[in-house]
Amino acid sequence: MTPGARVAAAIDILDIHLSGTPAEQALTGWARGHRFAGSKDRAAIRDHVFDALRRLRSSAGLGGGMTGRAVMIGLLRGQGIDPDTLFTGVGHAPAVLADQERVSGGDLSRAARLDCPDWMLPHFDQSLGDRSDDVLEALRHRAPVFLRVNSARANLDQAQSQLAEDGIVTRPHPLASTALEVLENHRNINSSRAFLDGLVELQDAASQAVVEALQIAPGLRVLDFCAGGGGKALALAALGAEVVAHDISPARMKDIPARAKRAGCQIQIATPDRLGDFGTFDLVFADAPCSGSGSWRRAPQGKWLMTRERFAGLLDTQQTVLSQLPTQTAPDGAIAYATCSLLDAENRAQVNWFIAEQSGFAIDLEAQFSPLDGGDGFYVARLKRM
Ligand SMILES: C[S@@+](CC[C@H](N)C(=O)[O-])C[C@H]1O[C@@H](n2cnc3c(N)ncnc32)[C@H](O)[C@@H]1O
Repeated sequence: MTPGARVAAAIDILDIHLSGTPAEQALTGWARGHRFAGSKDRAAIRDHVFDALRRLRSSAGLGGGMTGRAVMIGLLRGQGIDPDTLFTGVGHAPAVLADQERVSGGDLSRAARLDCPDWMLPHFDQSLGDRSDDVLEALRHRAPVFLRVNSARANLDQAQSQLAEDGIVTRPHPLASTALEVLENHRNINSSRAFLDGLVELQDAASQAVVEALQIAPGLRVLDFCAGGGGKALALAALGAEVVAHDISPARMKDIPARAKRAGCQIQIATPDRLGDFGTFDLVFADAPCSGSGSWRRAPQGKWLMTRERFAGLLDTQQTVLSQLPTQTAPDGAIAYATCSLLDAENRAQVNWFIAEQSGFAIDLEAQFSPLDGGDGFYVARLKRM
């Protein structure tokens, strides 16, 4: 496909997405209907679509409307590319710009320029102060790809060598001692020997740093209360913790047994009705549902789907989760609360709420990571009984 034809495909996919279909589904549907498109075409089209979603508001502003075509025109303008070079009407490229499209766009508000919903901007400003613009700007760019080296299977050097045999070039990243940043050929990871043999897992570097911050001693009994697909549970188990994974939606944990087998570690699964059978834990870890504001580079749709009402609902859920943790915690145990959010309302404010509700707990460790550190935005606080 020509570069112009790829832009035309991205326009079609964006139109399907903007009429209500999730972006991944729109991409898959397009690929099914266009089997002639090679893997390089599909990857390039996917990049256009996700670049546009990260910058949806500014692109619509610069392109003159919230349609796939206007958004792609605006995206190119925002990237300093003249849309006329791709909107040629030749072959499968999009039609030449109309006069009206040439004059569209204009001054953008600060929130539009930073691709932030208006109501969300005060949350960023209050949480990040003078770093707010830089962090929001970082969220407009693609995220690096990170791997976690499974220390139960390999050290960093061994993992790097094995990955290099499949052409995957990496370098260690300072955010976590287990983190490798992928520099080349990240699309080969899932089929690489290192991945299939459990030497590495795809995991953001800040996500790894959160687990590392908890200073897990081998043999520690840990409950991963919001285990989801098990990313943190696997990282905890790799450090020698005895991990029990739990989630309000057990179906979300379905892949954990296979992932644990590949990693060569043991993770027990507790469904909500059986959690009582497992006793109490040295550490109860809750990676709570959140706005995902720290990972909007990877999942940019979340930024535009979030509303004040949904945000308020998430704050309630976080408090529900927090209030369930003490009964699972041993008398001399600790609670760890984490989110992939950059916003105080979901982080320190929730921890303060918990401390006020459940007297007897105090923060003994706290860390906040932002995309300016290299990985996603993440928060973690550990609370101990005083
Ligand atoms: C941020 S995700 C967890 C991601 C996971 N820890 C990982 O590293 O891959 C949050 C999870 O919390 C679960 N959850 C939501 N409300 C819950 C509740 N009240 N109790 C337990 N889990 C809950 C959701 O089903 C979701 O899987």
